[in-house]
Amino acid sequence: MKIEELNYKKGGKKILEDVNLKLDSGKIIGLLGENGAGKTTLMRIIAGVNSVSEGVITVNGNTKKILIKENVSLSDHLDGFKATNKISEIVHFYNAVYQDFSITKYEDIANFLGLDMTKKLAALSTGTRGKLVIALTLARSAKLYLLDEPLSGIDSISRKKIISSIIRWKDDDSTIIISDHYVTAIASLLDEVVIIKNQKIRDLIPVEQIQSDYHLGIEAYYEKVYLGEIQ
Ligand SMILES: Nc1ncnc2c1ncn2[C@@H]1O[C@H](COP(=O)(O)OP(=O)(O)OP(=O)(O)O)[C@@H](O)[C@H]1O
Repeated sequence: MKIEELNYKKGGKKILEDVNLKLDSGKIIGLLGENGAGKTTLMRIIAGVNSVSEGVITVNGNTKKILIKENVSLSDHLDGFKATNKISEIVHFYNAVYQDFSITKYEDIANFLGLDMTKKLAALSTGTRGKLVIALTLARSAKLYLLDEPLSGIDSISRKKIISSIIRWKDDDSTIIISDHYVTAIASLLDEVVIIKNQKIRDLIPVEQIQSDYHLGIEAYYEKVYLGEIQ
């Protein structure tokens, strides 16, 4: 995945500036930044949901939006579905829309996470809904997975299950970008960290380098970057 010379504005406000980023395949990358830093916006741009007027996005060698969408699985918060929709209906919708969606893979992940096909969306707790989002997103066979705050509002036991499912169902050559405010919760997953600060990509750093050069955990490093204690 490559982003070149990206500038992005919304409603006249600069949201992302001079973004250049190249990620190797096979890695799990943590996308970190304070509220409103632009993490969701960047994921939506990479996935081809938000259009850009300045900049080029390349995923698996493709720059056309339609081809990028085939290669990218973006976690969807399911707001487009009705409260009365059953999980089974949502799964069938995904299966109809995405050629790379595997019902078998969905069922494996759903069984692991304890999801019940007959439940309606309205009956799901925040944690169960989060698990459904993960199962649907990972059941596609994409080159790049974008997981936007998959642990938001989810208790620690369910968080661990979700993290285990990400590790278990990740293909070796696919890349995952994961954003979350629970930095410590996702730390064990990460190979590299990208930090957005003041509309710019402040850092792309391997986790090993954070440990070897700064002798810090990811959260402490991230906080020091934000506080300006690491330049
Ligand atoms: N549709 C929109 N119209 C105008 N501004 C927007 C729109 N969507 C997002 N923004 C602005 O873009 C900036 C980045 O928002 P974004 O949701 O990408 O941040 P984030 O890092 O994901 O935040 P959070 O951690 O709170 O989810 C914010 O200042 C937000 O107000």
